[in-house]
Order: sequence, then structure tokens, then C-alpha cells
Amino acid sequence: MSAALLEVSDLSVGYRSAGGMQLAVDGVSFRVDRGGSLGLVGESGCGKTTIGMALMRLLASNAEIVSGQIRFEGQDLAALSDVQMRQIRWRRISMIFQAAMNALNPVHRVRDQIAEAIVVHEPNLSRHAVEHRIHSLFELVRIPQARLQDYPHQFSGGMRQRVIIAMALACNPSLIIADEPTTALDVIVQDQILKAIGTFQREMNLGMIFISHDLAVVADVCTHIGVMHAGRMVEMGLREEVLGCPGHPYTKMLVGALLTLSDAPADLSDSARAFSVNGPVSPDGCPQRVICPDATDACRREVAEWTELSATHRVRCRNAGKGS
Ligand SMILES: Nc1ncnc2c1ncn2[C@@H]1O[C@H](COP(=O)(O)OP(=O)(O)OP(=O)(O)O)[C@@H](O)[C@H]1O
Repeated sequence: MSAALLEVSDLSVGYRSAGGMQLAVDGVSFRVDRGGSLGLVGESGCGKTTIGMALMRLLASNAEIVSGQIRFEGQDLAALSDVQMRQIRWRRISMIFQAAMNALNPVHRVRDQIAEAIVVHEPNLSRHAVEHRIHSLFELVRIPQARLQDYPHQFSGGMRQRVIIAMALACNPSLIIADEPTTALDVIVQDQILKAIGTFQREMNLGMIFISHDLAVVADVCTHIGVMHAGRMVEMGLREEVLGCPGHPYTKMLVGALLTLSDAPADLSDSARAFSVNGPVSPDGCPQRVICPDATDACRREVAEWTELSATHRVRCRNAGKGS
């Protein structure tokens, strides 16, 4: 197997508070290859954004990488100095934040904001090269060149989000982290942006981590899916494996909701709520232990180790692969 673009091993991240350190991410491992796309899916509070921020080394001041390794292009990011990390952040790894379109500066033309994003990180680039890069980026995110001189308020929400995507791609990164990039948009624009993201990811052969609470969205753009629950990764596999043969009860609920959504079953919200045992990492046992019909004493004591369902599909559940 060739070297991964990104390899995260046993990553744990905690937040300090008056009550002590509370883990938000517990022992998470995954890899992303050049040109590969991994969707991280799970409910609000399960630790997805914390992982993204840890990869960017932009964690809140009360947060700490408690353990684990983040190997990116052969370097351990967790061990780099701030100066070394500044050479990587935005240039080699870039991130699109939730509702970032509102972060554009209203008094500057979009062209100038993209130019600044390029020049800050690549000050030696000629004016001609910067201009060329801006034009290629606009082409990539499908914004007409004629709009370059416009101000953000002259753009629709979807177009502003495209500008943000262009800025995230400004320095030709090899890995992009997209954190709920379409959540603030209506469904039609969301679909257009997802298509644009899929296109540039393939055209630029980028590695991508796509964070969302919505399995349908993740399944739309990613070849691999990692399901997170209460700070832990509970299932990881190819999209077809996770959707077609989910092994963890939480994934089964997500997939079930996806498949039956069009039928709008009366009990959907109840079953979803029943499995919504999320939030920070619980110190003992599987978070599903109270509601899982197959929970054993061992599940009540501690979270299961990984079970391999295939070379590419693994699940953290004692009952995985035993039939449902
Ligand atoms: N600065 C902070 N201080 C203390 N706890 C925090 C801080 N930021 C996040 N947390 C906690 O860490 C856990 C994980 O949060 P995180 O934002 O990573 O989850 P998420 O899955 O990305 O959710 P969302 O989709 O709502 O952003 C949550 O319990 C959250 O309350």
C-alpha cells in the first residue's frame, strides 16, 4: 500500500474546564490518500470539528492533543513548531469552515480578497502569476470572470460560498477539510456546491475530509465514510460498504433513516432520538449500551475493539457480522 497523504493514529483531544479535562475525541484513527475523500459523519457534538481543528493546529486555547499522531506528507503535525506549522496551514492543508461565506470582508472586492489569500502565503509570486491563479480558481468554482470586481454583497449565498472555496484552494493545497460547507445554503444551491466540490477534488487530485452530520451529503461526495459517535470512530469503510452493510447500531440507524426518509415513517424521529446518545466521551461502556437490544455485560463495561468486516470495512461493535 502506498504512503497515505494523511494518517491519523489514535488521536485523542480534550478540553480543559473547571471540572478537569474532558475528552472530545478518543482514540480516532483514519487515513486519507492523495485524491481520496473521507466523510466524517455523526451528530452535533461528537467531535468532528475538533478533529478538523486539530489537523489544522487551530484548536481552542483550552484544548489539547492528549495523545496520538497526525502524519501528513511524512511529517508529524502534532510535533511541529508553530513556525513550521505556518508553512503547512492554508498552503498544504486548507479548511472551509461552517457558514464561512459570512466571513468575507464586505468592503473589499472578492478579487482582492482572493489575491490577498495568495500573496500572504506566496509573497514571491509575480503579479502575472497571481492574476492567472485567480482566473483559474474562478473557473474551477464556476464563477464568471466578469464578477471578479464585485463586492461580496453583490453575490448570492451560494456564490459567496464558492468564493470561500476558491480562497481555500488559493495556495494549491494537497488536503482540504470541508466542515459542513453547505449547511447554511438552500437545498438546490447545496447540491450545486457539492457538485463543485466533487469536481475540484477530482480535478486537483486533492485529499479531502468532508465533515457533516448528514449521511446523505457525505455519501454524495466521498468514497470512504467514517461514522463518529460520542467522540469515537465506530465504523469506517468504503461508501458502498457502510451504506450497503452497516455494522454498528448507530450506523444502521443513520442508514435506515436515509433509506426510509422518503416514506416519512411516523416513528423515524423516535428511533433517531433513541439512538441519539451522543456528546462527549463517556468513560465507561459503549454509549449504545442502554438502548441496544443486543448489548452484553461486556458492552456495559467497555467499548468494543474493532472487528474487521473486510479489508476496508471495520466496526467497533461486538455484534458486528453476527447478522441483525
Ligand atoms: N472550546 C471548547 N471548550 C470546551 N468544550 C468544547 C469546546 N469546543 C467544543 N467542545 C466540546 O467538544 C465536543 C465536540 O465538539 P465538536 O464541535 O468537535 O463536535 P461536532 O461533531 O463538530 O459538532 P458540530 O457539528 O455541532 O460542530 C462537544 O461536547 C463540545 O461541547
